Amino acid sequence: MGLLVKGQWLDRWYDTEKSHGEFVREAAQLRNWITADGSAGPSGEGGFPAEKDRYHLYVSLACPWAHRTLIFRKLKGLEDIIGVSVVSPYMLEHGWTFDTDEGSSGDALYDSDYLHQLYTRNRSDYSGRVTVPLLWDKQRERVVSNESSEIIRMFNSAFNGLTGNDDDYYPRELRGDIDATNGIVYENVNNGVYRAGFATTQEAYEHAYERLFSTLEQLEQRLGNNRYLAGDRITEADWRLFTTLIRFDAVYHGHFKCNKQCLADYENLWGYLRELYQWPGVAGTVDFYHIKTHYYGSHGNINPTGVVPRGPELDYSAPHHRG
Ligand SMILES: N[C@@H](CCC(=O)N[C@@H](CS)C(=O)NCC(=O)O)C(=O)O
Repeated sequence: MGLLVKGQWLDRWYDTEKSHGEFVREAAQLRNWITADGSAGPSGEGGFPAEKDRYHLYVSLACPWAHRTLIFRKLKGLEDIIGVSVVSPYMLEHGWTFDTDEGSSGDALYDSDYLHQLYTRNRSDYSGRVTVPLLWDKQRERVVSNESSEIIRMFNSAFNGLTGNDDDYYPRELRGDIDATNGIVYENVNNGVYRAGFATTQEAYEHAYERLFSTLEQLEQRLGNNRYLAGDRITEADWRLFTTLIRFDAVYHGHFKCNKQCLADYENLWGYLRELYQWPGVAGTVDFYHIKTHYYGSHGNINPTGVVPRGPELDYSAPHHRG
């Protein structure tokens, strides 16, 4: 675990001293957009038109942020258009690393050893954390984006002309509701589990824990009345929640001390999670080996032995009885 400082890799854990023990996630820095015609998107520069076999996605199968992008690649029929490289589940002294062990692919483009080499290939004096997902332009040999929330928006619409897939997970009429839900879910759930797990004071941990479980209780109620978060139509907001819920009982409950109750103890959230898991194509994006190995095997300060728990034994394929 570490970061780049002016292009040099430093092996360093998150610094929570300045923030009273609280984990603060660094904002993504590389924010260009692929658009249908190559015009500039909401941030960054233009010059990234939607084309087949031009872009490559670097992911970890363990990472909930990268997982969103894999789900959108699948749902939007982009598998033949955008290639993928999968890093090792172990994120140790060199950060995200390439190997070809179980379920990892190596770097298909440059055969790099470490992900930080892609960041410095893009910019030799880069400073910042080296995160997945990373979307790469093979033609210009540079990064398009390292922000998952924006990569899924690109995937949602930019390639429609090439795929003929017009499924829309961010429909105009629901955007206000989706954005508001994303804000609450990001803060208290997606990032909330990390704020609990990476807290280095009791107070910071308890604060994150309370907000996480009060938000899950609100979502539980909402899903008693609505099939999906924004009503009767599945949207981006659901996929963004899904990638945290699917990891909850396997890692966040134990490893991140989010243990007020299991996700499977919530009637509506548990049925909803199974429905999303069973959505065509989605189960194939979930890899519990990478998920458990990464968290329990990479955070030596939280789990020094690196022993990975066997359980829980849950059946995500059981009938969900929703709808
Ligand atoms: N804002 C980014 C966050 C991505 C992120 O933090 N990914 C984690 C993996 S779950 C990572 O690569 N962390 C490495 C680090 O912080 O050094 C996004 O959503 O794309």
